[in-house]
Amino acid sequence: MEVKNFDVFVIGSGSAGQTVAETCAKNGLTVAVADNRAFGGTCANRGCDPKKVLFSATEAWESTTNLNGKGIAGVPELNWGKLQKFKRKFTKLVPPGTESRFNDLGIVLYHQSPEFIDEQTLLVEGKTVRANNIVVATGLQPRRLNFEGNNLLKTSDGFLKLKKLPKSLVFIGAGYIGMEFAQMAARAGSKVIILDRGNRPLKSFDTDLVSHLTRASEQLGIQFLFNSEIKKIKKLRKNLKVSYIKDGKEQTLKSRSVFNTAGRVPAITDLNLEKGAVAFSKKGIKVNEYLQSTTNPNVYACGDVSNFGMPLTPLSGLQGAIVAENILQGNKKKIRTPMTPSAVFTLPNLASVGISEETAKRRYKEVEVNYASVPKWFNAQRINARAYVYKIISNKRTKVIVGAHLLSPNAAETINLFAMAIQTGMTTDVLQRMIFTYPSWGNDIKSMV
Ligand SMILES: Cc1cc2nc3c(=O)[nH]c(=O)nc-3n(C[C@H](O)[C@H](O)[C@H](O)COP(=O)(O)OP(=O)(O)OC[C@H]3O[C@@H](n4cnc5c(N)ncnc54)[C@H](O)[C@@H]3O)c2cc1C
Ligand SMILES: NC(=O)c1ccc[n+]([C@@H]2O[C@H](COP(=O)([O-])OP(=O)(O)OC[C@H]3O[C@@H](n4cnc5c(N)ncnc54)[C@H](O)[C@@H]3O)[C@@H](O)[C@H]2O)c1
Repeated sequence: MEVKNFDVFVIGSGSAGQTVAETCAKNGLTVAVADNRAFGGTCANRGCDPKKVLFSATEAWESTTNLNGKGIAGVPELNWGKLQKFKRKFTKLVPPGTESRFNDLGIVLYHQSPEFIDEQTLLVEGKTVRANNIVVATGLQPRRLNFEGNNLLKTSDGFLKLKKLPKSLVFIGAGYIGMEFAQMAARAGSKVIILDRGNRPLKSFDTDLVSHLTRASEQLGIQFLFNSEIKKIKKLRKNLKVSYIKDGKEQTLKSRSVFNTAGRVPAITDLNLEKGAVAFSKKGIKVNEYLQSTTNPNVYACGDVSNFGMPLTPLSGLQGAIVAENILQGNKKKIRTPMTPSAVFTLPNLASVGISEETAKRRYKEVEVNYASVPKWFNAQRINARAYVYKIISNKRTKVIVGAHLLSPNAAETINLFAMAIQTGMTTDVLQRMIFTYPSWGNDIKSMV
């Protein structure tokens, strides 16, 4: 059988895979990319970008609703159908745009999952393909939940495509996706319940700020069921009947749709990694600091599917760039992750960078924690926002800022200023002497330190 040879074979066409493929092709290597779904990856097709388009409308709804009677007359109506149409304007361009960029660079495309047949060989679309470097960049997929009726569950893909918003929805999992989608659905008029097996949402974020966000979400009408374990789902005529265990007792609720937002796991099931001698764990493909497989030097892994770092788009792009450089120059570039801010696109936004209060107290002798709820500050008052909270952490001896945690309508943007401050080792004194525009959210950060 004919065997095709490539310098680089990339599996997955998201931020990580694209970066590797394009950089290697531009530098003269022969490259192929395989994806078993629409080209362009999660973020652009069914993640961050379409989510942010839907979010923008709910954000506009929130601003105008908050100013109802204060210069704005009436509460606007969110038209979900039209909003979805607007979102498709963005998403429909992604697969053809990605494929055409790849074609222009002479990259060969495959539209199926390859599987390893040995350490350097793959089987894809019935063909045998050998590559000097195989790059796994397949991202994450929803965690499978095992209970009776789990086939009735929808995932984030389904939510982002909903033509009509159901009257009632349940989200299983109060993480990033559950919280963001629940708020959007509630603002668009649905009755929303979030069920989580833990005792609070968003476990990687500051407990104090999360309790303010939980309260704000409850004021929006969202009901939380914590310490709850789902048991089964049954289809009724119009609704789904959800049975769950809370406080040791079985309870039930009815809802039109139930979404699995209980976390995402490495997308590696179809790859036959064992045949390729590629080691992996629950966290993803095991890589060294060059992002090379710890067990097969022909293989690199980057982006969400590697066991390195947080699953966020900017980090996937960064990892893709490092893999490309290591393929082109021989392993020279070690992964060093810069200060990484993260934001949950709820309203108010929850955003964080640097270390938590608990970590700071373990790491430094004396810690300054500036924690306050300031809905009376001008920026919150002028848009009639109810919640504005911050917690800024610095080393008391050196005054260097080490952590920033914000809950505000603009926190996803403001946190970037703190990312710069922490990355460059800025002290609270230096930050206070900066001049920022006024009246702006950015200027408020001087008062936080
Ligand atoms: C709903 C949602 C919202 C998000 N919002 C944000 C946000 O606001 N900000 C942020 O930073 N991050 C966000 N993320 C995370 C972000 O989307 C990911 O971190 C990012 O897409 C990872 O890029 P990647 O290239 O590693 O993987 P992906 O973009 O997931 O790309 C992997 C590609 O591999 C393909 N693939 C998978 N298995 C196979 C296989 N067996 N064979 C061939 N191809 C395969 C997939 O089809 C996909 O195209 C969000 C994620 C979701 C799900
Ligand atoms: N704004 C953003 O940057 C953004 C947005 C969406 C997703 N993401 C990325 O995608 C990743 C996945 O997000 P996610 O929201 O799917 O996961 P997550 O890990 O943030 O949250 C999962 C939640 O589900 C709960 N859970 C797990 N199993 C459960 C069960 N059986 N029953 C009830 N609850 C259960 C967990 O306790 C947790 O609260 C995130 O870690 C993040 O990196 C980022």
